[in-house]
Amino acid sequence: MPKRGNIQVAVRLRPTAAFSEALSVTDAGVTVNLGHSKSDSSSFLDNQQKVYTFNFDRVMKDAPQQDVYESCARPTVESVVSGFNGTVFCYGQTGAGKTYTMTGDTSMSYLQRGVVPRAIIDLFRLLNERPGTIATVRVSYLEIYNEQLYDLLSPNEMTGHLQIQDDSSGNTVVRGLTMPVCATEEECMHYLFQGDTTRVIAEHQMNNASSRSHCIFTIHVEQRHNTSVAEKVVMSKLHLVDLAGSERVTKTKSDGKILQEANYINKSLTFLEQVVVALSTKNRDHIPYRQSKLTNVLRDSLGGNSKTSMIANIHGETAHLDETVSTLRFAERVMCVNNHAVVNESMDPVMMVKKLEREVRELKQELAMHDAIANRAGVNYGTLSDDQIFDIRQQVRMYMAGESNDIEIVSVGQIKEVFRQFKSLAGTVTDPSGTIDDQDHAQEMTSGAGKPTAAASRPSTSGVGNVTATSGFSVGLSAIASSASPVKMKPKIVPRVVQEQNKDAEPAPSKEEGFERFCAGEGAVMSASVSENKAELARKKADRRSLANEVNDAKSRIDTLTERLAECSRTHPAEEDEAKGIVDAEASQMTDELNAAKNVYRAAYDRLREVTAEVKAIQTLGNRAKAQLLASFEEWYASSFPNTGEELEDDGPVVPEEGNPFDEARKTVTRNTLQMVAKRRIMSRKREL
Ligand SMILES: Nc1ncnc2c1ncn2[C@@H]1O[C@H](COP(=O)(O)OP(=O)(O)OP(=O)(O)O)[C@@H](O)[C@H]1O
Repeated sequence: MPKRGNIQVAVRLRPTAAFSEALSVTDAGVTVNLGHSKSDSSSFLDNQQKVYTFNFDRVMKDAPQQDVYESCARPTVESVVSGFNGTVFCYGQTGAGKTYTMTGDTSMSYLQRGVVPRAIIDLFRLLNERPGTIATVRVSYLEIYNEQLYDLLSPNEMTGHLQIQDDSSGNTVVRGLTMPVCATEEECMHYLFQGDTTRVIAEHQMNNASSRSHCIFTIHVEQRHNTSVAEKVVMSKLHLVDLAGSERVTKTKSDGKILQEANYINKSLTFLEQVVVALSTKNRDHIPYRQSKLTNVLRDSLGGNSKTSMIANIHGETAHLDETVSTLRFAERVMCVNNHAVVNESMDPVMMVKKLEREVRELKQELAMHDAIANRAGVNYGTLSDDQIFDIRQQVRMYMAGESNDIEIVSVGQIKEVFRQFKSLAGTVTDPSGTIDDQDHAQEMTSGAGKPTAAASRPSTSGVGNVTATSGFSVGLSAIASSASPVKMKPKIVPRVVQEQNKDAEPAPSKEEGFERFCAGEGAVMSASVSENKAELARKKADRRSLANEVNDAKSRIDTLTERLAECSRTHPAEEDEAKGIVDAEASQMTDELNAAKNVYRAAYDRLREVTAEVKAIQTLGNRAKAQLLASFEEWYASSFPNTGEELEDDGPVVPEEGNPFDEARKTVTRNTLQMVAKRRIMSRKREL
């Protein structure tokens, strides 16, 4: 006999007044002995072997229902509550007491209830005793009759066309099986009784209430912590299986439909035996689960992820001794099967997404706070908009053309885009030195005024976006300097006061004069950018006009040709032409022209849409560049000529009341710019007067 597995096997003897003398239970209720008796005429014993001995985990003779549940099913129910899958199944010949064991006979007394109702009550009690856990219980009731799957809880007429499938985790599932949620044990009982009444019962010679099908009542349990954010979910299921009788066809004296049923039952039980034999045979790599619906559905229960317990029901009467031997042999085989049960814990994808979204939100808030502290405004850490990409492209272009020494960098996304733009522009713009080295540019970009610093040129172990212990959030090569100074590298406006510290103080120019001076000097790059933007906008607007004309021309051509074609078909009906075999060359040419006009229209229209979007983007950027130029000028003017009478009235720093400090900073810049523009207008009006 192969090594002992871990499926629990118990034998239950059906009570009888005519107990065979050949059958005895010994050894503290774990051994069944079968030997010769003078009165036995049974064929099961050969002359070679006098006594058969079978050892099990438990042998129950005259055991009350409560004891059977406690010893054979309760530990499995407890495992299911702990997150394991569990199976309790009854096997044995017809009339040996399988249904009595699983369902019970409550028509006589409540004490006669079987494993299933007791398991339901126990399961709900145990789940309710778990504080901090929310459990959802669903039930399903599947019947396998003549190798067809039937849904005993389906509100529709049973069709028998359910299919077995493997889900994404490799578990076997029955697609389309009804699985109602049960909030209480009463609801669960209700579904059990509903399924029982639907079950196929056929007249049978041996047992006129014999079940001619395999029935699997499954309780599916889903448990999670009772916090709304718990993403961990434990899913387990308890299969409670009442198999059809394992008697031989010959003995039942069946014919017709009953014979066909018996054949199916025998076949599926033979396959079950084959699976059990394969599982208990050493080094057997193929287990023939797919041979029958029963073994396929129960693949987890035998040799899989389940804590399984089997009750072998036997008759104690002499007439049934041969069937009893075959049941006991099968039960002994099952004892050698090894299952591999694990707690079925997984991550709820919906909850995971919610958790990650929450983390992203919090990190964004954190970044906004860092930006506010570092006095950076308007940084977008999300996906770059078309405007932003266009802006970066312009900056890279200016940098590569030598018109600017710096590129404004405020986020990792922007750095990536800068490199992308370098790559894309590398083929179109000729660098004065002839080559473009991304690494050099990266160093310049991250080092401030266009020259690599020692820190930036040092090899860095921290990558883009890494969080380091010493410097916090690192952005590529600038990691070492990043915590002290923000990565944003605006062209530096060095106040004239500082530049010319040792010179005599010069009288403050008017704002207009100052502005011109600023645009010619420190603000030259920004001013050039504004002018270039203006020129680019004019070019794009011209393109847009010409494309609009192209679209309109194509449209009128399409209209004319369509009208002419309609006219042509009115004057030469198609049937007539066909009948005469005349090919209308003119119509054919018009059709070609119409198609060509449509192609022109589509291409021009698509291009027009693109150019319109570009115009919009350039306008937005232009406005932004202007605002930036004015704000920088204001900053320069205030620091270069601190005692000027033209100082703009400042009503003090804006103290953010609530909300995003980031937005408040942006508002301050915008307000100062608007004030300056207003003041300039008033002054020019004064001069006119
Ligand atoms: N341990 C028992 N105590 C009292 N009555 C029992 C016991 N076992 C079985 N019976 C009775 O024996 C009869 C047949 O039992 P049961 O229907 O459970 O057999 P079965 O194995 O399910 O048969 P089938 O495979 O044909 O469905 C029933 O009337 C049942 O009440």
